[in-house]
Amino acid sequence: MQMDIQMIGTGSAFAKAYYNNNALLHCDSQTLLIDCGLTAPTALHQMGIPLNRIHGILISHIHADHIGGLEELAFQYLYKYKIKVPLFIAEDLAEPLWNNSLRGGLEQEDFRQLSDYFEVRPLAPGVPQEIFPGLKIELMQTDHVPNKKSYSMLFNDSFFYSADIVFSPKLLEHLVRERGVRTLFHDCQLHEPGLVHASLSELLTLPDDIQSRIRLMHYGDDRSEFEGRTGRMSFVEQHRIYSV
Ligand SMILES: Nc1ccn([C@@H]2O[C@@H]3COP(=O)(O)O[C@H]3[C@H]2O)c(=O)n1
Ligand SMILES: [Zn+2]
Ligand SMILES: [Zn+2]
Repeated sequence: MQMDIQMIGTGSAFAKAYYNNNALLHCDSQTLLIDCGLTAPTALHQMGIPLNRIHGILISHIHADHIGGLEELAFQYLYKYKIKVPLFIAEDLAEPLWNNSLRGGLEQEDFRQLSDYFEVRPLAPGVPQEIFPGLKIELMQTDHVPNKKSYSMLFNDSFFYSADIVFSPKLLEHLVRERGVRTLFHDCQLHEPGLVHASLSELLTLPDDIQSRIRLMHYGDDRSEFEGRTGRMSFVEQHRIYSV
């Protein structure tokens, strides 16, 4: 099954020259929005993509650069488009997404839960599930902020898309060597210390055959200073379409 991915933004949480690190995954005639940060409504608007061209939204974790645009999408789907779009999310994140983040803006008479706005589709981590015809997703719990749930994604056993994730060399080697993953889109903190992200210098310690499959995203505004300093890895370009 042909899959294409297009980042609507490739920036870190604090980037201003790039939109938040969110993506459109196109598979057959279906389009999945991966994360929906604060800048997602503007990014989609500037790309000329109306919200009714998105057939599902998948959330990796609860940080504003990944969920901050959901309130606007919820209101637009309710009042402008009058549709309910599937919202795919790890089963243990649905309740905190509503109670800790969205409820303040979205709760109103007759609209008191996430499922009043979205077709909520909880996903069990580690259990592959076909969410659209020909598109299988497996959520993988990965480390980000200590004691905060965050889920990376494996699509059709071949394409890994990291949530925000600390350097996890064993996982990356397992994915490539044992699970046959061909392409990895990986977040990258250009400057030390990575803290809650993998830093570029950490990623540069990976073997060449792993690096050559990695494309870097979620980077800061000074990315240009790091051109040519990313080993066998390359930067993902915002808006470019990649076959994966
Ligand atoms: N414990 C934390 C929590 C957050 N942060 C910074 O805040 C950003 C929130 O979005 P992010 O993309 O996860 O990146 C986080 C860190 O830059 C951080 O550096 N340490
Ligand atoms: Zn982030
Ligand atoms: Zn994060």
